Amino acid sequence: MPSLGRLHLITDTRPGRDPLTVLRAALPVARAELVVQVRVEDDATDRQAYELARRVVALCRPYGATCLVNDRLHVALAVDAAGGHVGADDLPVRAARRVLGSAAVLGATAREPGSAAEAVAAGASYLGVGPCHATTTKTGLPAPIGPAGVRAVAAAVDVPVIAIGGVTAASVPALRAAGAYGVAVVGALSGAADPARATAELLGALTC
Ligand SMILES: Cc1ncc(COP(=O)(O)OP(=O)(O)O)c(N)n1
Ligand SMILES: Cc1ncsc1CCOP(=O)(O)O
Ligand SMILES: [Mg+2]
Repeated sequence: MPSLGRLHLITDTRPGRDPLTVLRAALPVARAELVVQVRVEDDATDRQAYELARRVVALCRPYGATCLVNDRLHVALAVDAAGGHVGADDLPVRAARRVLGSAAVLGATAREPGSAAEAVAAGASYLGVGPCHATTTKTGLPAPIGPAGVRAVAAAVDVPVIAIGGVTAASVPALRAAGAYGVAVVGALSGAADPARATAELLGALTC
């Protein structure tokens, strides 16, 4: 299984956003520390997801960065991505593992120790844990769990914990201290005036 990067950039495909421009800025800075998760809106077609994922895989390859696909595992397979990420509304983790195969990277969403351990037992190779802090990027989320919630999950599993939800460079040290291996962000990069600089700041906070 490929080693996992610490900085996960989730594509922002909301209207008016330009995920590939953000990615082109982040890649030369983060290189193999970057994991790009292709996440499209629920009403996007499979063809749209496929075209975006195909471009992301091609952009990542020269830098040794990893591409994962959110939810749509058939798209992950079709573009030869390194793996995928599933949550409560997606394929169960064990089924996702069967689809992707034993060598793939498979992330699962968890917010408390019990379901986290179950996801790992079912085949998750990392966990996306959160929301850690308030976010406006996704609606309908439960209350933030904060660094203490991350700590509880990290103590219960032996796979990398990727903290997600309202993460900024300023919040990274507390999440790392709580046991997070890395972080996943949308707004911290997509909304940055200078995404290359924001990438460097996040990486600096992750690796110090
Ligand atoms: C790294 C990471 N963690 C959590 C999620 C959320 O996945 P999910 O709960 O399936 O919600 P959607 O992203 O599909 O709306 C994630 N995508 N990545
Ligand atoms: C997809 C997802 N799942 C939990 S929070 C979130 C969005 C995170 O976006 P941001 O980094 O802008 O808070
Ligand atoms: Mg999902």
